[in-house]
Amino acid sequence: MSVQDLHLHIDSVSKNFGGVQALTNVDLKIERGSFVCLLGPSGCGKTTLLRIIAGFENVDSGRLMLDDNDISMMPPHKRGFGMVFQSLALFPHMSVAQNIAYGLKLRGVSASAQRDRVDELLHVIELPNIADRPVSALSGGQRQRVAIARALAIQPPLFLLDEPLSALDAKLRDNMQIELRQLQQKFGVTTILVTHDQHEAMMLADELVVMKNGKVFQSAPPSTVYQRPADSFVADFLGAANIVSAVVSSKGQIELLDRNFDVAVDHPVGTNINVAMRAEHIKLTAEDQAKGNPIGTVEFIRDLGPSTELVIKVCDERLRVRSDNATMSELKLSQKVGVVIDSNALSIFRA
Ligand SMILES: Nc1ncnc2c1ncn2[C@@H]1O[C@H](COP(=O)(O)OP(=O)(O)OP(=O)(O)O)[C@@H](O)[C@H]1O
Repeated sequence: MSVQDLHLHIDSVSKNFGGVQALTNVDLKIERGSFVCLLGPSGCGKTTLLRIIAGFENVDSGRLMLDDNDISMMPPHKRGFGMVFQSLALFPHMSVAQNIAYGLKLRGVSASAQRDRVDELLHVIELPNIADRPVSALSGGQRQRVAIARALAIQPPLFLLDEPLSALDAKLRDNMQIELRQLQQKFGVTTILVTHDQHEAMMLADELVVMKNGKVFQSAPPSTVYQRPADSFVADFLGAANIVSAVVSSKGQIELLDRNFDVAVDHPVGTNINVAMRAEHIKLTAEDQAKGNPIGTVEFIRDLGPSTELVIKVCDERLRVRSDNATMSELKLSQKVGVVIDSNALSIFRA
């Protein structure tokens, strides 16, 4: 990333709350105009990091650089970032237009300029005719869009969102993810969103930041995090990965499920390793067509409509397998199958 593209540098930030280490040396470089998702299990420090960026918490050590300015000690209102939280916090007694114009009014923007900006934003969020409606009369999705418009009315340098979609039902949430991404691209605003929903993070992010215990475990585009997870925690957290123990059996080979696989591996012969493999990277064959691949037993089958999810027991390991192959749904419990593993799609970590 060039110096001009670097928008926010979270520079070795640590935070402790009375003995609880919420963040340890978090270092992230956020590119201008990008959509960054902070993802991780409950208590990993996502909200603390977002609150530090917003200015609601101070850092214990490290600093925040916005372009060339150290904003670590700047109060939240001076940072002027746009924010949307789960509660949305729209003013229920005000109209849509009054809600959107709120930040502009506080900044002394003239009434006519406020009206123009509100009209412009209502067009962008594709709700041009609701300016005079009370927010209490809007649907969940409409409120969401109004909250986004309100946050972006002041043209903030950063747009911060904390689980903004988690109160919505599943279908509306899916739609809003697409809308949120499209709106962010229209505005071109650097955006940081906190979520514990890996699907949501994969849908939205240019850059996915996976956190655990106050530390960043991996920061990369979603496809990289999915295909090349930095360790077994990331592999497991992001989608249904099977983590199986194995050993480096010879140079360029690992012993996995009692078979040898050719894999590029740097660790010395004899090293115990963990191998992560995605459910969709395992194929099943009839037992008599296994061609030297491991044989397993079908323990669980669930037809999910477009795909089938199975659990196959192989050498004391239980592997989750997912396939859109229609014949998978014809398999029966306790049936023996050949288990074909795509060795190019394996991720390997020292145990
Ligand atoms: N004000 C506070 N005082 C004391 N401890 C806090 C405070 N805020 C956060 N913590 C602790 O810091 C850790 C990180 O919390 P944080 O809310 O940032 O996690 P999170 O990843 O956002 O979790 P969740 O997804 O559950 O919201 C937790 O152990 C939490 O209990």
